[in-house]
Amino acid sequence: MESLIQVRRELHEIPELGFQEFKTQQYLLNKISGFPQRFLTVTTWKTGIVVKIEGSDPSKTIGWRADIDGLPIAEETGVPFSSTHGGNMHACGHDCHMTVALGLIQAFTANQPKQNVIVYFQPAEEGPGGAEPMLNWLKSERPDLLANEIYALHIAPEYPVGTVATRAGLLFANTSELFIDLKGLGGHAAYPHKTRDMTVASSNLVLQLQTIVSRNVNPMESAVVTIGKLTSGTVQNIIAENARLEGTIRTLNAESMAHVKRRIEAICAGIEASFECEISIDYGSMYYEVNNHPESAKKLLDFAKEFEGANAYECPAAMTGEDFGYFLKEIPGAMFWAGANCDYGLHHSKLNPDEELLTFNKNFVEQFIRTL
Ligand SMILES: CC(=O)N[C@@H](CCC[C@H](N)C(=O)O)C(=O)O
Repeated sequence: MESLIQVRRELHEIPELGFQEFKTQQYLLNKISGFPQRFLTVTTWKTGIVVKIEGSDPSKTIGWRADIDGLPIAEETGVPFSSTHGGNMHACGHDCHMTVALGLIQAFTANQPKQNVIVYFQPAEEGPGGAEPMLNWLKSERPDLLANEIYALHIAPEYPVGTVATRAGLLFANTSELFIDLKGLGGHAAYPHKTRDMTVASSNLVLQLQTIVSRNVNPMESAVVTIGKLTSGTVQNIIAENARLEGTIRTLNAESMAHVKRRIEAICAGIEASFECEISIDYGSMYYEVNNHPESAKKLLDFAKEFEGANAYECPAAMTGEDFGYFLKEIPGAMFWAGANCDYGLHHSKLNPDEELLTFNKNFVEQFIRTL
């Protein structure tokens, strides 16, 4: 295989959205077919891939998960290997996650590990969620491909390369997508009294939704209600008949999630009454929290403390979501933030991680897995 940097750049050029990762899957399969095949079994599931490497003297199977989808963001990094799929970008580091995973397979096929290792290339992490259906398929059809212990990383732009940041217990939030459709009555811009204007209704709704966290959630707990997209109307001199809000809810437990949803429904009922409109709410996909198993998180942090160039950091929980949480619901393990040293954050059109992270994390994870 060419260098990890080259691989990451080639993957960066072809970002695809959840469950449409056809070129990505083919790219990964081509690379995997170039490695020595003697310990390998390769299985595909939808646009995902499961790669098993037989251990030399296994007492267990260690899982490593990499997510493979991109985001609907128009790239603005200006790098020569920018996305060739206009409007889509690897703006959450999944190109790096895949590259580290390929590097691991290359290392383990060159030098067989003691334990069995299974690498899961999982589709659709950004949405609608690939982990839960992939696990359901594994449990029902391929229990032989289930690991006994599982790990994953996520790049963290705010930390220097070499940072291994994690914690025992809750690392990432519960999430729920949020889609709200409003229907009123459109008409001529000069006759507002004959219409029911959904631009005005939806604007009020956005503002009222922002009171949930400040007024309804216990200040000693945490929650996020973000509306990332608001669309309404068609042209400047027509009053909007329809509007749509798209957002996400984040909480640290299931009870808070239910409470936030009850408040969203009550506020929508109020908007329906006050603006004489009809509202429908769709919660889209939901992700279970990422809850690190204490022993696995400790193993990672202890290993990082001894690993040259690593900086072990016991970090606070974040409101990020990750469907890796479904793996951790079934299998003991942990996720960590891997420093990527970049001025722009995740989901930004200028995210440009420091590629030093690729070799560092490939080596770190390879050596960590060899200790298990
Ligand atoms: C690591 C990361 O950024 N994950 C995403 C997961 C999104 C889940 C879902 N589509 C939602 O928006 O609720 C994140 O936005 O945290």
